[in-house]
Parts: sequence; C-alpha cells; structure tokens
Amino acid sequence: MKAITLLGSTGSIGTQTLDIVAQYPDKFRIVGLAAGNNVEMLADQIRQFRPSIAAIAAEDKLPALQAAIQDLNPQPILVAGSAGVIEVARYGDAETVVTGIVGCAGLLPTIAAIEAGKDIALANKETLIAGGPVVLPLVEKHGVKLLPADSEHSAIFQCLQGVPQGGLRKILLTASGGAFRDWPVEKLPEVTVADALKHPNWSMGRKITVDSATLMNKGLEVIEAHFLFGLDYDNIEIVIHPQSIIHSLIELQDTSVLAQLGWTDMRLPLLYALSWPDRIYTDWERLDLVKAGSFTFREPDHQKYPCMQLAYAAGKAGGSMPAVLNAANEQAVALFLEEKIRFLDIPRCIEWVCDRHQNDNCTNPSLDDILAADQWARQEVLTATKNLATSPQMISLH
Ligand SMILES: NC(=O)c1ccc[n+]([C@@H]2O[C@H](COP(=O)([O-])OP(=O)(O)OC[C@H]3O[C@@H](n4cnc5c(N)ncnc54)[C@H](OP(=O)(O)O)[C@@H]3O)[C@@H](O)[C@H]2O)c1
Ligand SMILES: C[C@](O)(CO)[C@H](O)COP(=O)(O)O
Ligand SMILES: [Mn+2]
Repeated sequence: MKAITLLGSTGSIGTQTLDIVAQYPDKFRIVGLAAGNNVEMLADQIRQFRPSIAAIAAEDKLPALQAAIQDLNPQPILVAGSAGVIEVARYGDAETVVTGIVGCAGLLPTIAAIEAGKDIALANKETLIAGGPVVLPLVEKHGVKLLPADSEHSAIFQCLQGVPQGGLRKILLTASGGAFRDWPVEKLPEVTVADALKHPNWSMGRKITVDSATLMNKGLEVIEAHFLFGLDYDNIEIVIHPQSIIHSLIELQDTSVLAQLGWTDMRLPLLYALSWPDRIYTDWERLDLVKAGSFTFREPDHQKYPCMQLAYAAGKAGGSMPAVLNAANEQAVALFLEEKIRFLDIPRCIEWVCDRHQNDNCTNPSLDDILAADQWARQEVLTATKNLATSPQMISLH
C-alpha cells in the first residue's frame, strides 16, 4: 500500500486525488493533508481519510479546525501557516507527495518533500517553472522520482516508456485553446472573469482556468516540458486540439509519432503518477473513438495570445526569468480575478515586468534568488497596474 501526502487537498487536484484514494483503499493511504483556508472541507477530509498530520495555511483558521475534529480519537497532529504546510510535506513515512497547491506557494513545501526523500507527483507546475534550476538538482541529489501529473506531461511521460535514451526528437503539446478560442480578437478587451472561467473541456481551479484562457497555461507547460524532459525549446511545439482527447504527442528520431488519448479526466494522469510503473484497473469510462468523433488541429494564434511567446522567451532566457514570468502572471491573474485589471492587461503586465528583469536576470539562481525574483515581479505588477492608464510604454513593449 502506497503512503501518500497531499498538498492542496481541498482544490480541484486535491479532491480528485482523494477520489482515487477513496476508490482504492487497498492501494493508497493518506499520511498528510494540507490546505489553504477551506477549514470545513479539510475537517471533512481528515474525518474520512484519518491522516497522521494536517495543515491549514491560514493560521487564523487553526482553532476552527481543532474544534471541527475535536471528537476524533486518535487526533492527528494539526499545524498551521506556511511552516505547517512544509512540516506536512516532509512528515513521516509518506512515499509520495502529490503537489496540488496552486502557484509558487508550492515551491518550498515541494523542496521540503524532496529533501525528506519523497517522490513527487507533480501537478503544481509553477513550482517547476519558477524553481526548476533548484528543484531538478535536488531531485537528482536525493534520488527521488519526479512524476508528472499535468495531463500533457503525463501523456508525454507515458509515451516515453520504453523509448531509448536519445530517441526523443520533438514534443507536441496539445492545447484546447481555452475559453476564447472561438471569440474574435476584437471582443477580448471587454471579456469578464465569468467569461474567462468557462473552460470548454476541463473543470479546474480559477487561476489555471484563466491561464488556459490566456494560453499562458500552455506557455508554462512548454517550460515545464523543458525541465521535465530536457528538450530544447525549439523542439517543443504547441498545437491547438479543441477536443482535448489527444493529451500530447512525441516525435521520435525516426519520425514515428506516439500519442496518449483519453477523456478529459484528470484522475487518469493523477492515478498513473501514483501507480507508475504499474497500471491499475479502473472501471472509469473507456475511450470510444466513434463517440469522441472528429479530431481537429490548428496553429496557435500568437497575435491573439501573446502569453505563449512570452513564455518561450522567458524559458530561453533561463535563469530567474521563468520565475519572474510565473510570478508576474500569478499576480496579474489574481488582479484580473479581483476585477482590478482587464484580461488583456495580463500579458501587458507580464511583458512589462520581464522586460525590466532582462538586465538583472540571474543565470544560475539560488533558491533565495528565485524567491527574491518572485517577490520583485509581484511587486512590479502591483506598481505597474497602479499607473496602467499612465504607462503608454507598456503598450509599446511588444
Ligand atoms: N485542476 C487541474 O485539473 C490541474 C491540471 C493540471 C495541473 N494543475 C495544477 O495543479 C495546481 C493546483 O491546481 P487546482 O486547479 O487544483 O487549484 P485550486 O482548485 O485552486 O486548488 C488549490 C489548492 O491549493 C490550496 N492552497 C492555496 N494556497 C495555499 C498555500 N499557500 N498553502 C497551502 N495550500 C494552499 C488551496 O486551499 P484552499 O482551497 O483550502 O484555500 C487548494 O486546496 C496548480 O499548480 C495547477 O496548475 C491543475
Ligand atoms: C487539464 C490541463 O492539463 C491543465 O493544465 C490542460 O492543460 C488544460 O487545458 P488547456 O489545453 O491548457 O486549455
Ligand atoms: Mn495541462
């Protein structure tokens, strides 16, 4: 039985992971849980899965959590704050830590888990995009496995099983095209948060759903693929595949192309990250190609969606630039979700901040350099958006 710790247990990734654990109680057990501030849901999860330890990041919510489960015997260890989340990440005999925290907030807990010798089932892509230069050497040093749970990277990982070293020539990342894929570009200036949260194919958390709408999710996934699979950026391509049935493809040195297909169900990549190298029988809906219907493909529209090229540029710049891109995006998306900036201000902010980091890019960043770049970028976005109306140079940065 595999012992698992789940970070971000109350979110989309977290609840789907717990669905899997509930379906396979003979294969998985929960050692630790960590959430942000949803104390009610975390209490219910503690009651159902009986972890040894649980954390709530929002320190002021700890008394409510203690009260909500005071009848349980035995009591789990309850901790709070960022330090508490890190304690859960490194705790006990968990073999695998599932990283379902959203954003760069997942970086330090993921590092703690790696340093405690735990394998990582990686859903939290921001951790790798921002922290790749530090995370990958730690994975190597501690001899742990970094198993992709993001659907595209799981697809690539699945296709790579059995491919000899050096056999991989190109990665083709598929993209749904997001909420505005069929909208004319002229309508984008006025889109609302509600519009952006209507993903055509997947049900996900708010931040990643906006990232899918700006295509920054795909840009981030290009960087994620570079770090996970070691290909140059020129050999990582994006193709729009509106049906989201082909979850990505790899081209081999002899031009053969392999793909992984399935319904849009994140439980499958999550399950494989937990079961690898084994395959577990499921009674889930099996793919029916006739029911799935036609598959279509088209070029990404880089004029309509500048975020992809911003991500390629940041990835190629390397160093602390991906951390700056990621943090600027996180801050801009948060402001958009708070209705403080418009949808098209998201790429404008990101380009503005990345441009201002060029001369300060740290080529071999330490963890402290990455954390400093992250904080600087967030503050730059806050500053830039204060003067958005008076910063014409933001518009001319393209
Ligand atoms: N959703 C998907 O299908 C999907 C697919 C591929 C990759 N991913 C990646 O997986 C990650 C999570 O995405 P999601 O869609 O599951 O997000 P989500 O639904 O917004 O859930 C985020 C989770 O993180 C918790 N959290 C937030 N800040 C935290 C902090 N500082 N410390 C501890 N926990 C914190 C939240 O807790 P509370 O809710 O209790 O505040 C929640 O449990 C993201 O990096 C995303 O890119 C998601
Ligand atoms: C589900 C998913 O893997 C989240 O990253 C997928 O990438 C989302 O769809 P999109 O192609 O980015 O719109
Ligand atoms: Mn994805």
